[in-house]
Amino acid sequence: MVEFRFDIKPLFPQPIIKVTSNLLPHTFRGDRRQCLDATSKMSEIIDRLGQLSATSQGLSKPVTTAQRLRMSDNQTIYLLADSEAGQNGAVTGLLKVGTKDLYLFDESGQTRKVEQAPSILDFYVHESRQRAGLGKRLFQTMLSEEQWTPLKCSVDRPSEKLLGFLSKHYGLQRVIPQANNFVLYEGFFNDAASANGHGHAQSPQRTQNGLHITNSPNTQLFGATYLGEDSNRRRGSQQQTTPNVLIQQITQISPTGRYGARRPTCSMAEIIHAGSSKGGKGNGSAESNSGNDNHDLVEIAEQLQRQSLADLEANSFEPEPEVEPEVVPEPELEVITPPSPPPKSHTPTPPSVRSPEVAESIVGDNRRPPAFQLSKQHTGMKNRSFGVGMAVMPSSKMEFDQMEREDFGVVKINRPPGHDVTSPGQDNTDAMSTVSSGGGGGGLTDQGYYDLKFYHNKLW
Ligand SMILES: CC(=O)SCCNC(=O)CCNC(=O)[C@H](O)C(C)(C)COP(=O)(O)OP(=O)(O)OC[C@H]1O[C@@H](n2cnc3c(N)ncnc32)[C@H](O)[C@@H]1OP(=O)(O)O
Repeated sequence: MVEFRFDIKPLFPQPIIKVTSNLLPHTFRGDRRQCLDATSKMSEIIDRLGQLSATSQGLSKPVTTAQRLRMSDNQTIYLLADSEAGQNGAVTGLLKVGTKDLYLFDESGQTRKVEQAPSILDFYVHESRQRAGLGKRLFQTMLSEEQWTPLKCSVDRPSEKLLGFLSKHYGLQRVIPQANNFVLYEGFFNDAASANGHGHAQSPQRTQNGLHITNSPNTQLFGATYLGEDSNRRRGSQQQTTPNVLIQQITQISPTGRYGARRPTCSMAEIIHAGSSKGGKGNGSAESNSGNDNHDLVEIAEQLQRQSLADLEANSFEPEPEVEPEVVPEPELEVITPPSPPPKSHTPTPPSVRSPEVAESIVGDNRRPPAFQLSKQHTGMKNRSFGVGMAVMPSSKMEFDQMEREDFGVVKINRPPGHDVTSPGQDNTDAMSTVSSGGGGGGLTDQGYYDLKFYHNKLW
């Protein structure tokens, strides 16, 4: 029991009181002097119980302090006291709740922004009184005061004891994994909105009870991460299509605002594809997780998140390096035989114009000393795009790997309106890509790869 140097009974005319940011019991009546006295004592009670709760949970800092409550505008602390204990009575339990705006995953993996989600923030019953039903009493009072139902509560980093408590008293067991510390239970999203809410993630839609479905940063970064039991079962019969569905979910997002800015190529799809092609677990493949283990899916989500963040860092929209005028004269095309297979990993994007020496150094350390001089136009199997950001500039050139011949040989670029052909010699052959099979500098290399060159001159 938690006893104090002062008599707590005047503060607890009833066993359970509510305290909000004014640090006064909701039952308080008194003048200014009594008010100051009550807030001072209430602060001491809250700080003490908050500290005990933190210690009980092994936290280094208390979640609940009087100062925090004073600064909050949507938190309430319920305190349970035993007026009969000792001479001054004792406080035996604390329950802090509040509302939070949270980005949450629903059962199908869609991200939703839930405004003012009911949240259980801190809960403590003194060790000497635990497992005696006091926690249930405190919790029930809170539910009826707040008019919440247990299923609709999010729980901030619950302890094992609290998980047991919620399971025992309210039958809450099946959690919806989240990317944050909050725990939700299946049924949290059961409402009219979520019944028809799936697939609305692309267009924010406000619903009656404050839920709305968004293009959130979570969705941008994590994509779909959790498929509920039903979805998992469905997934089992759609093994071939699931990765595409996931990719579709990721790519169908039509971001707006600052999330609509140009984004670098995201490797989520690469992870999924790589994993599925290798078929091994641990490659981040949704396909490979045939056990339908939600934990594995969460791991995938985390991997995707890490990868996305790495991508964002690696492609931080830096401007292409300036082209140095002195190296603009380009070397003549020379036939190059690439000495090694194409690398599987990303190739760093070099500046759009480099001297042959520089280009040579890019090719890699694992190559034999080149018998021919490498030029930036000819890197053989090297899959490299020079100056992607400048690809539309008249002077830039692009190179591609062509592992096998596909059905294209000439790319025509139509003229925009107002740039009609005015002279007989002027036609769309200004811009073309060619795949030739020998001679003329482009074609099948001695490694069996097509060497595709893409030239274009000023068009209009
Ligand atoms: C968001 C958060 O606040 S997370 C932090 C939650 N708080 C803590 O972990 C602090 C330490 N624990 C406590 O203060 C209390 O155990 C509370 C608040 C979780 C529950 O209060 P109690 O008064 O014990 O609850 P009550 O008596 O109504 O219910 C008992 C049930 O809670 C769970 N529980 C309570 N104490 C324990 C315990 N020591 N070990 C395991 N489960 C426990 C059990 O399910 C138990 O049922 P059982 O006795 O049949 O196994």
